[in-house]
Amino acid sequence: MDVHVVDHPLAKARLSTMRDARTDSAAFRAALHELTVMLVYEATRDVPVKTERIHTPVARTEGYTLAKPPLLVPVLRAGLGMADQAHKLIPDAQMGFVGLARDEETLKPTPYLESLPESLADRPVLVLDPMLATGGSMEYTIRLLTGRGADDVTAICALAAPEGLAHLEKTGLPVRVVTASIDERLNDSGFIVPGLGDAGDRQYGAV
Ligand SMILES: O=P(O)(O)OC[C@H]1O[C@H](OP(=O)(O)OP(=O)(O)O)[C@H](O)[C@@H]1O
Ligand SMILES: O=c1cc[nH]c(=O)[nH]1
Ligand SMILES: [Mg+2]
Repeated sequence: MDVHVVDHPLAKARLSTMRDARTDSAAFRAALHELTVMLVYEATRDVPVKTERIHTPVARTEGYTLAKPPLLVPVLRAGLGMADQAHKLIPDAQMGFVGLARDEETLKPTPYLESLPESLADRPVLVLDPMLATGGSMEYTIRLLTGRGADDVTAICALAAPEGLAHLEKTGLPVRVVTASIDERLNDSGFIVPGLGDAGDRQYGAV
């Protein structure tokens, strides 16, 4: 499985703000917005473009647009904090939504929302979720997408645990991961260590 760590000083700085327990919700959301721009920028580095002749005020030249704008899929709640920034970078993108809440005891995802186009054949998909912990939520989401024909899926995560990456790899699903950090491990409660806590609660408050 292709895992790309965006190891840039500006990404590390935003992630550190998110990790810091003193960061309040507004500052956490702002840092996640800025980090999302960097992660999506890197994730789309090699996407195909189409060219057309355009005129500048001075001369004719080549203009570029994305050949296949991706479907953006934030995983609610926490992924909602990445959706607008990704959409600003790729205004032509369509957006689908998946809502999952991890059961605190079993650590399995409980689905509560699914709003996706019927067919995803020949469409790249960017899944937006700041946290890849056990990998159960990402696996669930990717299975929804591949069930609709997707075979080009990129998971964009602020943080990933080695256990979650190993789990995703074992599934054999067609996914590539772009993240700002592979952290040390999961703790007994399934939280990423050192991590940043609960990414949904830190943005929107505890439920
Ligand atoms: O890899 P996993 O072990 O499945 O954990 C990762 C999931 O946990 C978080 O969501 P959570 O269930 O806390 O929901 P929330 O976004 O509403 O807080 C996170 O945003 C992922 O979706
Ligand atoms: O550390 C973790 C693990 C799962 N979900 C979170 O929001 N944080
Ligand atoms: Mg949560």
